[in-house]
Amino acid sequence: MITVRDLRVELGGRVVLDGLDIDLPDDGVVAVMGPNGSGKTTLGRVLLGLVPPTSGVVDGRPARCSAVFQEDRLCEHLDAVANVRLVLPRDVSSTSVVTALRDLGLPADALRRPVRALSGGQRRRVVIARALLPAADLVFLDEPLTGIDADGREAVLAWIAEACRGRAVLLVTHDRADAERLHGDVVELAPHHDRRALDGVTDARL
Ligand SMILES: Nc1ncnc2c1ncn2[C@@H]1O[C@H](COP(=O)(O)OP(=O)(O)OP(=O)(O)O)[C@@H](O)[C@H]1O
Repeated sequence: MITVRDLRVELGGRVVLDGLDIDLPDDGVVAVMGPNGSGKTTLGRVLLGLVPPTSGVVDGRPARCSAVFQEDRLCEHLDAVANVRLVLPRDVSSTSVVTALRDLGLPADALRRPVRALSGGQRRRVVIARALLPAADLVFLDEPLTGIDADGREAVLAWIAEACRGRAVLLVTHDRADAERLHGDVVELAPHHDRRALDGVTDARL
């Protein structure tokens, strides 16, 4: 279990998260919802160890983590299979990567092209495979379905659901149906304008 207690994060002189308590089971999905700017990505970055808490406690964070960020962060000159293989042990075969990408709905002719030549939804499938094929114990999924078309959505969600089994998963989504599909416990973050600016300047003056 990863436990977050009384988490406060200040960034750029503003309070982004304050007094936040969350339990993230080792085998289960917690879906974080809330308006733009409410601190969902920041929470994920704290769990990944990329942002230090200003105060509060994060306990039980595993060493092996992976993520789907809002940005794809792919190696643009490498093809889809090579992008995923980069994060896997050498003895993992390309066949298993190809199978995963095909199951996610990537067309056969997209597997071996540089990812800079793929569409947004095709690239997103590569990003999802890259995050979930490695043996990570904590997975942060920040709006993973962005750009996936309506017809492909269920196949991608089914693949993610299967791949998430046995892991701690923090999902950021604006779609409650996605949270339910992944059996996520929903945590709602309050709107950012509820929070105080650190220097005492009111939000109305900023
Ligand atoms: N590096 C930073 N420096 C200063 N402020 C930051 C930084 N990163 C994020 N913020 C601020 O923290 C707040 C929360 O940002 P965050 O990206 O966590 O929100 P979010 O809930 O994920 O939003 P969205 O739904 O738009 O993705 C925002 O007001 C943002 O401007």
